[in-house]
Amino acid sequence: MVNLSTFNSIANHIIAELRDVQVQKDSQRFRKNMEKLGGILAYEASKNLSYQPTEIQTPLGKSPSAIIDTKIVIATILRAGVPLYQGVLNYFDKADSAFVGAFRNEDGDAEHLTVSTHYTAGPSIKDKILIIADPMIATGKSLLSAYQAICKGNSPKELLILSAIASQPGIDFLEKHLSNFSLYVGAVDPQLNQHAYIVPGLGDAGDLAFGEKI
Ligand SMILES: O=P(O)(O)OC[C@H]1O[C@H](OP(=O)(O)OP(=O)(O)O)[C@H](O)[C@@H]1O
Ligand SMILES: O=c1cc[nH]c(=O)[nH]1
Repeated sequence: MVNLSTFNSIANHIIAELRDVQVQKDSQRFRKNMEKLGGILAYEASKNLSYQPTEIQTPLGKSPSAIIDTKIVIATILRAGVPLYQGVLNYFDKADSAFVGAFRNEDGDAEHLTVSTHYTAGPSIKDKILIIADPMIATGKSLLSAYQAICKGNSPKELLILSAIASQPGIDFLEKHLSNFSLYVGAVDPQLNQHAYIVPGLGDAGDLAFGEKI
């Protein structure tokens, strides 16, 4: 796991703004900060991908270079995931995309929370790197449902999960249900409240980016 909060960088400043109730009043700033964090997480993840050596012709000569050698699919969960996804896509701009519409039925605590996925659209992930960009991993159930909806019983070559804030119980849940993945996260928070929200977290990422849902 790469946890950005364990070392100094501008990412910590961005995460502090994302959490701040005063700064959160500006939804454009919230979306932009989430997009910036997506770029930083994408850059961190890019360090562990495999690259093919190549030679590039510049106007003045040939330069030994390296390019990513595997097809990437970036997936996100509507609607809260859109700004983080955009930040990841800005870096992996040749990737294909997959979208899942997921709804948390928030009548109970983390154990009883269920997730409905109504809409999935995306390419095959077979032999590809699948990046799932989801800003909040609370119970982890939305992410697992999205993964299953996207993969349709197949497995990607590699699974990378990029998230702004993950709860420790959510990470434990994913480790139990997904066999192999790499996690890149802005921060890890210790717990969930009785409505399965991350504490201290930042609140409802979808509402903060796009307005309170009814
Ligand atoms: O780990 P979980 O307990 O499943 O919760 C995490 C989910 O919550 C957020 O979406 P949210 O349901 O708030 O999305 P929305 O506001 O876009 O509907 C986030 O984008 C995750 O997909
Ligand atoms: O803390 C949480 C949990 C789910 N969804 C959010 O946006 N925040």
